[in-house]
Amino acid sequence: MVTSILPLNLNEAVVSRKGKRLIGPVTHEVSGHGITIVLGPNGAGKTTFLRLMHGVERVSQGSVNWAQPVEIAENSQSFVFQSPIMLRRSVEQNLMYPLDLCKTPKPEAKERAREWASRIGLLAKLDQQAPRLSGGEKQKLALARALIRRPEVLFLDEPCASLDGHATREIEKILLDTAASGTRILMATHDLGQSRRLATDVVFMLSGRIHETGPAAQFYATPKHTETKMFLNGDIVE
Ligand SMILES: Nc1ncnc2c1ncn2[C@@H]1O[C@H](COP(=O)(O)OP(=O)(O)OP(=O)(O)O)[C@@H](O)[C@H]1O
Repeated sequence: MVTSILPLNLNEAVVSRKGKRLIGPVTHEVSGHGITIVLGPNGAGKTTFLRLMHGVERVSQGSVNWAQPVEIAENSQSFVFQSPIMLRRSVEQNLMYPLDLCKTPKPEAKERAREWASRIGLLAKLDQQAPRLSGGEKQKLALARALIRRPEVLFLDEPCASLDGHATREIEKILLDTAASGTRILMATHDLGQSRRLATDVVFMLSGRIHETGPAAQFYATPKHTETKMFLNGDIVE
């Protein structure tokens, strides 16, 4: 049986840089299933919060702990950035790269690359150089590359920020299917519509702290705090 890396526990976690507190203190548990949407205005700390959970941002105080040792946790999670980073190689080689790193036999890696290329509508472009794809295609490829090793947890930072409606819909469908198949997703956005379409639960951030959190239906229907209500009404919250 594969042992889960969840829950992830943040206990009074703080991120500071040059004496300035960017995040925290934050106490939060990530467990269960589905999609957590990290919402909040610009500069609220969404990106830093995701990076902290993913382990690329060092905790200055407090702690961030997975249920498994960090070497195991690191190998069971992926991160998709707002601007996808493409290797200057073909679509197929981009997809195979994470599998090569964990020494997956080549025929199996090729097969899985084909499956994912088909799933994201890029089968006909397997041999094309990835940097020459459109923005939406690049983002789908980045997502497929993050998912090809079947991570237990997937982080995404505003993956649809510069995409049109069609590409956004395609990405959202992959995310919903991925969550339904058991991958736990945490995703930052300031797009309320996207949050309503995807969220199982919501973490609303303000000034580097979790201002309000809860199951999506409850969060939207009965927000507790004034700033949350303002944000949901489209007012400017800082
Ligand atoms: N490398 C850094 N050095 C110093 N301050 C930083 C650094 N990165 C981010 N910050 C600051 O930390 C705070 C949180 O930034 P962060 O990018 O996490 O917010 P965000 O909610 O993701 O914003 P946005 O929606 O604009 O991407 C901001 O005040 C930002 O200016």
